[in-house]
Amino acid sequence: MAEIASETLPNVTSDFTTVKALSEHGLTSIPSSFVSNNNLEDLPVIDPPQGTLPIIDFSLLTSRNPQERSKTIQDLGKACEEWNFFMLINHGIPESLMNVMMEGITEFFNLPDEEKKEFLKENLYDPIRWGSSFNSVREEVHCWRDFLKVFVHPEFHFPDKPAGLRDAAFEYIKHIREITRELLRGVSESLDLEPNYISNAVNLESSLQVFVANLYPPCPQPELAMGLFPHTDYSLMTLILENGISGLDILQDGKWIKVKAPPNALMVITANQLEIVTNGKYKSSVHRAALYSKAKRISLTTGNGPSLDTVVRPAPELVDESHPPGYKTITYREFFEIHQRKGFDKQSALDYIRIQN
Ligand SMILES: O=C(O)CCC(=O)C(=O)O
Ligand SMILES: [Fe+2]
Repeated sequence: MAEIASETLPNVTSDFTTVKALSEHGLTSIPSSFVSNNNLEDLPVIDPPQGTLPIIDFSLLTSRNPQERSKTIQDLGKACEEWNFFMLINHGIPESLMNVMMEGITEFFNLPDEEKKEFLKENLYDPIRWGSSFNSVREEVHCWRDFLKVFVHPEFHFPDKPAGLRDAAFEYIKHIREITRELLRGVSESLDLEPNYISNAVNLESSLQVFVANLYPPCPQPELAMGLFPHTDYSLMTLILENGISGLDILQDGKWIKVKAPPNALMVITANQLEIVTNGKYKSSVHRAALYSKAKRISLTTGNGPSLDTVVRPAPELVDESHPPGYKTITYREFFEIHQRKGFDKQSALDYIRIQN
């Protein structure tokens, strides 16, 4: 964010400015440090007709009717294998709770920077971090995004302002954990594994659950910058809720597919640890976040992972002579650290542990 004289912008510290502040500053062009140089950005963008992207009805996944359930499990497996993505409806999170979360997070980002400064932290394991881009100090090109990143499980943390947000977040992430457990049951069954196979293998009881609120303020040149550059997520599955403004693009067969989720649906992304456990059958989604010139987008994402001490490995049932193990085994903690340090130079920390067969 070098080109703008620091004294003209509201600064938290001498070398930190939020994208929100930049956006509110009324720039007509973006600083060159935000111009995306990722070659995946040049791929064609498709706005698919309604009904193209898979939708999973959570109430059918938990249905007592065995036929409904088994059909939904089949659809779930197909969505994970072919799209690395699906939209989840009827997931049971009360609409009022989703609204309180969205309003509370909006208010958090609107707090004076002085009040958020205590969360301006650099350490990976600081449980509450507020900041800009991905690693605004170390990276060369910045994402047009501010974030709040919180470790919410196995130990619950959350900012205690604005009032009421912490309690709502506790309820919200509990719902997300229960939904994730049920989705993992379905995913296990779709692979002919016993229902609790994946949850047990990754010690989901002490799962590392990381909540990230992304704020993508209006951008004067949305076609040049990115809210988040193309990447994969490090957990098992990421569940995303947005503020009614779409902006998630998923990469499919060399094209960016724009996601338009039904109101209140969760968008679900299959991530690195699921790819490892399934020995590459369900790959990690490559995705990015697009921007608008006028609209402000907020997404609430929760990455649901193994416990930090779990050594994640391909399920032996999915390994045979024609499917040898595709990934070296390391702890989730080691993986998490690689992911956090690599930035966007590689799409995935998986590149460090993939075995070339
Ligand atoms: O904002 C979105 O829809 C995507 C967010 C995302 O990819 C992430 O937080 O990892
Ligand atoms: Fe992501």
